[in-house]
Amino acid sequence: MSEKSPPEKSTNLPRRQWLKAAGVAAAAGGLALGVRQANAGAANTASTDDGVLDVAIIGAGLAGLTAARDLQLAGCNSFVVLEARDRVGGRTLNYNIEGGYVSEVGGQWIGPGQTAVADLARQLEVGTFPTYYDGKTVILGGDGRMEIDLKGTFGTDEAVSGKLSQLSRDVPSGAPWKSPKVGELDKLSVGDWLAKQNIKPEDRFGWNASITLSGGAMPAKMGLLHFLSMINSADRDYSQLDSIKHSAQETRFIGGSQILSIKMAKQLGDKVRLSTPVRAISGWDRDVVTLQTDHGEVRARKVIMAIHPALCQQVQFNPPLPEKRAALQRAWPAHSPARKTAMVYRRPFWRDKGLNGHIIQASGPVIWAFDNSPPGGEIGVINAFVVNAQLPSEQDAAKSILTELYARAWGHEALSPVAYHDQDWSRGDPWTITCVSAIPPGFWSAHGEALRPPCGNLIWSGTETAEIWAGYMDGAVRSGHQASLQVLNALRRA
Ligand SMILES: Cc1cc2nc3c(=O)[nH]c(=O)nc-3n(C[C@H](O)[C@H](O)[C@H](O)COP(=O)(O)OP(=O)(O)OC[C@H]3O[C@@H](n4cnc5c(N)ncnc54)[C@H](O)[C@@H]3O)c2cc1C
Repeated sequence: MSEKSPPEKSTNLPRRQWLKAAGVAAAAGGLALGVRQANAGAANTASTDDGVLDVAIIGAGLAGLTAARDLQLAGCNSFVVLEARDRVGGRTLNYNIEGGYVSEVGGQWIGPGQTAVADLARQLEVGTFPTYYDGKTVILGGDGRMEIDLKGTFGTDEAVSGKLSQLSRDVPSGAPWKSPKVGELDKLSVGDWLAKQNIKPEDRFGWNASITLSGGAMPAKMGLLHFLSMINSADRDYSQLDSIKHSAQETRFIGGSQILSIKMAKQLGDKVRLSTPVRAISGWDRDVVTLQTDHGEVRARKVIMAIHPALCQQVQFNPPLPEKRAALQRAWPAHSPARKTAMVYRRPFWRDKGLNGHIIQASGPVIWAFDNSPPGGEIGVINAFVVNAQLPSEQDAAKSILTELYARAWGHEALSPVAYHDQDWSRGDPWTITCVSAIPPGFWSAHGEALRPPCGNLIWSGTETAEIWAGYMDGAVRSGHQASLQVLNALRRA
């Protein structure tokens, strides 16, 4: 990785040669496998005889880096990754703890069906381990405290979740707006729908926690059609979305999820330019697109936009984007992102008491606290998703409120943490506008068709564009593969 912008290379090596080879691999449907063979016979560097790169990728999150890695594996070397931040990984971020341990304060879990990110991890030789959930969860409500063995679930009612799973069959994950029931389903929020399910008042907070964690917003703000498309991704089974066991929160990465991006960036070397936000894009409808960055201009034939749709709004386009695409970007919810905390203890002492380190709080700052210790439990780490408005932003005050709450749950040992990290994604920098997109009712009906079609030489990528597991790390990786294929095919035809 470099922070400076090296001049674009100008060579006369046979670009056509790798394009042809890569096209064969892409057509065979197995880019990651096929390109290794392509690479062997193809030239290592593509032609940029006019100072114009073949591809510029915006964003060094999982999507952008996966796309870049695929291009490199395909033998295409005429590309650059432009990243606004001074680090890679985007919405994945490791908090480094003394002793070489990490705890993730962004995206962290994967689960069944998330094969793209799992494959990537295998290729990068990143190991995985199971999320810890053995023992009882503590439920806190008012002054009350209860211990319950949820057996790796959130305890949501099986009859109601079964109905959601059933309804999701009619809502294609990658194109919810194509559901035959779009008119009926996209009118409602998940909250509207739940209100008709006779859920007991004492069970409502469990549903609120489950949906807020999976979808990024309270049920009242989440479109039913969108939520059903998420369940459709999870093999049309709500329990594969919201639980730990056999579900999307089942597995963690050794070394933390950001390690995937760090490893990819290392392989890409100085093709990744940090601290280089793209501010403006002009000529996207012409053969050569010009990108204005804080470190000068970059020109490229194709541009992969591997950033959140709402962040595309911060880029100035000349000419303006077609109205349908512009409207999608304007309307995309860009609410305050999540806040995730990590409290570090010498040991996971709660495990000795038969507790799993999980807390669900009925009303209060903690939505869900969970054991995020390293694989061997050498130290104890409790991470928590918290309600920003209910926890002071001042870190010492926040830490003190949380330790007292943890002491209520697990005893006085909780009052003596050795470290604390507080990651409020709405502060620090403007590059995370939302964590997972909570799409409101009506959005997909109005804007869905504008999600993926390229605009001129701009190819839309990033997890939000994935056909399955959109919003997840897996979706990001899938969207990166998809974008690199689109680019390789387009360049081949050019
Ligand atoms: C708190 C939290 C918890 C989550 N939990 C999970 C989880 O457990 N499991 C899971 O699968 N997913 C989870 N997610 C979601 C997951 O992290 C994301 O889906 C995934 O990382 C998105 O990858 P991406 O590459 O599409 O986008 P990003 O990671 O957002 O990457 C986009 C990159 O583009 C950069 N950028 C933006 N604008 C510009 C610009 N103009 N110029 C240059 N660069 C720009 C950004 O800085 C960023 O690095 C969570 C996210 C958060 C924040």
